[in-house]
Amino acid sequence: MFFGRSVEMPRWPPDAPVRDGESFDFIIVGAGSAGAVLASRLSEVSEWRVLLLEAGGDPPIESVVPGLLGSLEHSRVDWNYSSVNDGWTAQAQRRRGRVSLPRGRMLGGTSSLNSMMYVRGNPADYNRWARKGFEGWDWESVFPYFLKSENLQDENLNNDPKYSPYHNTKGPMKVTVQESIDPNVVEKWDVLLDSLDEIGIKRIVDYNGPDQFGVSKCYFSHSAPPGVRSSTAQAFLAPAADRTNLFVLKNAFAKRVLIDDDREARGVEVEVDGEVLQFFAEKEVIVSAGALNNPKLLMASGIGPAKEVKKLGVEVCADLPVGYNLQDHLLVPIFFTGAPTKHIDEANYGPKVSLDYFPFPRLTGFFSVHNRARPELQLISYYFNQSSPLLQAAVNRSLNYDDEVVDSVEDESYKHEIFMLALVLLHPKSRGKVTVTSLDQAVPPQVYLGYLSQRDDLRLVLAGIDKLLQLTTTRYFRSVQSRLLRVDLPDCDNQHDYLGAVYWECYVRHMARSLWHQAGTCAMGRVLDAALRVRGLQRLRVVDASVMPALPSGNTNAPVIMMAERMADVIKKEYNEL
Ligand SMILES: Cc1cc2nc3c(=O)[nH]c(=O)nc-3n(C[C@H](O)[C@H](O)[C@H](O)COP(=O)(O)OP(=O)(O)OC[C@H]3O[C@@H](n4cnc5c(N)ncnc54)[C@H](O)[C@@H]3O)c2cc1C
Repeated sequence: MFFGRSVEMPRWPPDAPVRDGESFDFIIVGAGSAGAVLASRLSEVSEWRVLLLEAGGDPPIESVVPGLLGSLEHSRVDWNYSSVNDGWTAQAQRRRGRVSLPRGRMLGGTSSLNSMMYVRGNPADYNRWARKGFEGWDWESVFPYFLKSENLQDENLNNDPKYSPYHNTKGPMKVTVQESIDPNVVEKWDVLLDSLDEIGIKRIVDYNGPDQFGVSKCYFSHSAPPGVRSSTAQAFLAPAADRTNLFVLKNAFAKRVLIDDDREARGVEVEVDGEVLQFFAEKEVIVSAGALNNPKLLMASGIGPAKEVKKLGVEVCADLPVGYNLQDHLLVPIFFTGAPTKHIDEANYGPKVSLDYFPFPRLTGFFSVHNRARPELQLISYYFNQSSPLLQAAVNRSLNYDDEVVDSVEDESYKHEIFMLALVLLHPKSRGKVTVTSLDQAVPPQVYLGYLSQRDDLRLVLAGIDKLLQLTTTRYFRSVQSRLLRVDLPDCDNQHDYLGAVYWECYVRHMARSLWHQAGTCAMGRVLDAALRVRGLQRLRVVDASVMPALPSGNTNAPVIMMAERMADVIKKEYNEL
């Protein structure tokens, strides 16, 4: 029993009794969103022996119970990375300019730690990939793989002929719509959806359905109550725990891919409990260590920008731009005041929150300020009752703003409810970079996010803010005399006219931070071919968020899972197993 709720932990696969020097058909590095799916799908072929190497261990209860996710960041199951201060953006972060970049270090990887929003992106995103020459990644080809993993547990959508063709009820990954046990939250969701509709951001039902433009309640990758996170560990590995051809080695840090003189990947060198072991792959090595960790593993194997690889004391095997092209969805919130509200569940002396759901009441949706055919901006809106302790958790702990920002928002929250509207730039032109300074396991990569280095990105966020400011003219917001909450940003407040153009630019730069969707550091085209094989080498693929040539219009977990689902079939076909 946990907080009055019984929790059935999934039965994770046991640590495999593998021996140094042992051979397998496939070796997969990283049991994250991509790696766990690949391991599960490839081991469906009973003749194939599949070794899955993971630097972390089993997910803890905080990962399994949706309402507890707040304690995962900065814990032992987080790689605990952060960005390099560029002196220009993210200056209102608690560690000035350094954006916290959590990454899951456990079975399921970041799918075991993330915020569970289930978003596929826009068909146009994938059609653009295909138009760039990446065959097989157009919407028509990828849509069945989104469906393959999905198990939608929403009666309304499943029984509605308008939406049901866009969903599946038979896949392993459970998806549900967020509910709340607080009647005020339910009412305010409605109010906000109507208010956004009034300013032209449509109220819709399902952003993964026929039309992605508009805002709706949020869909999450966890089960209906009792809520259990559908990480890839829970959805894909736990059901495969008894397979005798799937070998999962936990707490195993892959140091390098072993590449022979014919430029063929032969195996992986791994550190387990301080001991260095080697495993060999008869067919392929697949790297799924994620956008921030892949560069170290590949450069240690001689794959990367020649100059940088040599600096690490490694012989160059393939001179490729690994680590470049880093893309991320940056987020900028603005806050509006609302009405005074009752907020405390007096019986329990706490906010009315169910552990079965993502804890922060949230809506999400997509829009374009330039009438484009695909969305330019995502809106993630949070609602907080007056004095809600969840506000502190969101603004301080999750978004990591400094004390001045947190205090100014919190002070207002003692007087009335707060609407936080976070804008997300979906298709940044700016690029960052991941640099590797040491091959030591304990030395983190240097992450240069490169936010807003292209002026167009700044302009688009400002245009989005302009649109959202119209909210104060809508019926509900007017009725409660809502106003934009003045966030305490001394750098901007002291130098510029409040709410003038220069002030807003300063605001956006300071408040910009990550929605945690780093991608593109081993992108198709630059580093890989369309079948995700490393250029110039044999028997080595990369499959995870790092391979995306450009970010999709939305959160990245479902797209990564789709990519792994599709690649499993591509590989099976190549070896005549499909
Ligand atoms: C806080 C947060 C919230 C997010 N919220 C959402 C959300 O709500 N919805 C959404 O769609 N997306 C969300 N995302 C993004 C999404 O979860 C990621 O894009 C996705 O999980 C990335 O998958 P991946 O396979 O590329 O990497 P990962 O899932 O990170 O997998 C990499 C795996 O490799 C392991 N590994 C790394 N290096 C080594 C090594 N050398 N040896 C062995 N193992 C290694 C890691 O431990 C990890 O298990 C969020 C991300 C974060 C950080």
